[in-house]
Amino acid sequence: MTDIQAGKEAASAVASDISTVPAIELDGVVKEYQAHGEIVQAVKGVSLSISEGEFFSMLGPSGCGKTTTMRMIAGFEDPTRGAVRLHGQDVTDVPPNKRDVNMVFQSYALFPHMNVWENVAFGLRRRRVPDQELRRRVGEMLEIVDLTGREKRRPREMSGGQQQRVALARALVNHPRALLLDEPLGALDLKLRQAMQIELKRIQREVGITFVYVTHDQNEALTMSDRIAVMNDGLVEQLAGPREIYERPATKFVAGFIGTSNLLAGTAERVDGGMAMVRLGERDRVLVPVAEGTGLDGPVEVTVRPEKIRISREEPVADLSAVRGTVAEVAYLGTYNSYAVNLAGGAEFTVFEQNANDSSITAERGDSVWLSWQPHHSYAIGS
Ligand SMILES: Nc1ncnc2c1ncn2[C@@H]1O[C@H](COP(=O)(O)OP(=O)(O)OP(=O)(O)O)[C@@H](O)[C@H]1O
Repeated sequence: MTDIQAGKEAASAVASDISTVPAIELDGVVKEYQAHGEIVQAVKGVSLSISEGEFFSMLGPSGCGKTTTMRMIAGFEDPTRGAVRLHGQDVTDVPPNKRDVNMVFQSYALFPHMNVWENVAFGLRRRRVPDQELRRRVGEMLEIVDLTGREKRRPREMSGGQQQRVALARALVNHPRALLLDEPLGALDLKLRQAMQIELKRIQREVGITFVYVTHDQNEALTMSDRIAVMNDGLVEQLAGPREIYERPATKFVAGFIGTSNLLAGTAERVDGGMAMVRLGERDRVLVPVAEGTGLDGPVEVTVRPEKIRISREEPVADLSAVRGTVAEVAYLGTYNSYAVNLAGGAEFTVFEQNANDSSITAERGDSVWLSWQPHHSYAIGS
């Protein structure tokens, strides 16, 4: 049995024993900085808990507090208020090198004068791990990151993606209980980044270690994560799985930040059995699901994703939600057509139409059209 397998078995034995103890917990964490005599609140009160073996992402725009939150987990920053717990133990005052976590940065930070093998072996050597064990662990880790045969290369002789794999191997070879990754793919071009996203997910599954991943790239977070915390202005706006974040955004910010979203202002007239009747302007009324327990009344925003909408010249069947508009722009994008449609009430909607069979365009610029969707493909957010 390899160390990794043994580690995984031990972890799952532990998990079944104390499965209720999360790998990482943040409890009302606040971080304030003094800058030019002013207090900046980078993190305004974050509470969350990450399970053992989870791929957890923190996603949000620049300056929302992701990195600061991550650095408090690692111990590089002290929270102004609140507590950090790792595997049930309060580590708020424990220095970074005494926490069982490792961090991987965008800049790799490899030693340029050492070859791949030496870079990966560095931490184990420093801890005086016996030679035989060191060789086995480094070899095993290079195999996992798919770099076997490249042991003798120097970092400058490798591509960005390969260097990032070395950085990963170097962090993972220490068998930390959690790995913190701060925009680790930020320096790579799009194609390589996409390939590495799939690789990273595979590696995480293989080693079974908790990954906490910071990114401002929504596709990256959606592709890899078990759960995502969407952050805005120092707070978590929504914490859920990728599908829920995309299909059921909890706030207007999340709806706008993840993917392309259409927002339509309306008034909820009644809520019944999880569905709201929402009045849009003078004429239209649509049925919209609402989150359980939210008593929406008054102003709401209805959100529908562009790929869920059907564009047609004829009035759609009665049980669909439908609005009328005028086509402002049409773009042919190969796999799909994209329409910008101005609605009667003033909103602008984006509609994606898959080019599944032929590439015919349903409507041209200036055409009057109907946009329709299944009620369960829309969602009401309080505004
Ligand atoms: N050492 C510091 N002193 C003063 N202000 C800081 C410090 N570090 C961060 N901040 C501020 O705290 C806020 C959050 O920063 P943070 O780096 O956590 O954001 P982020 O979401 O990781 O952004 P990015 O994606 O750009 O790295 C920002 O407004 C930033 O300017």
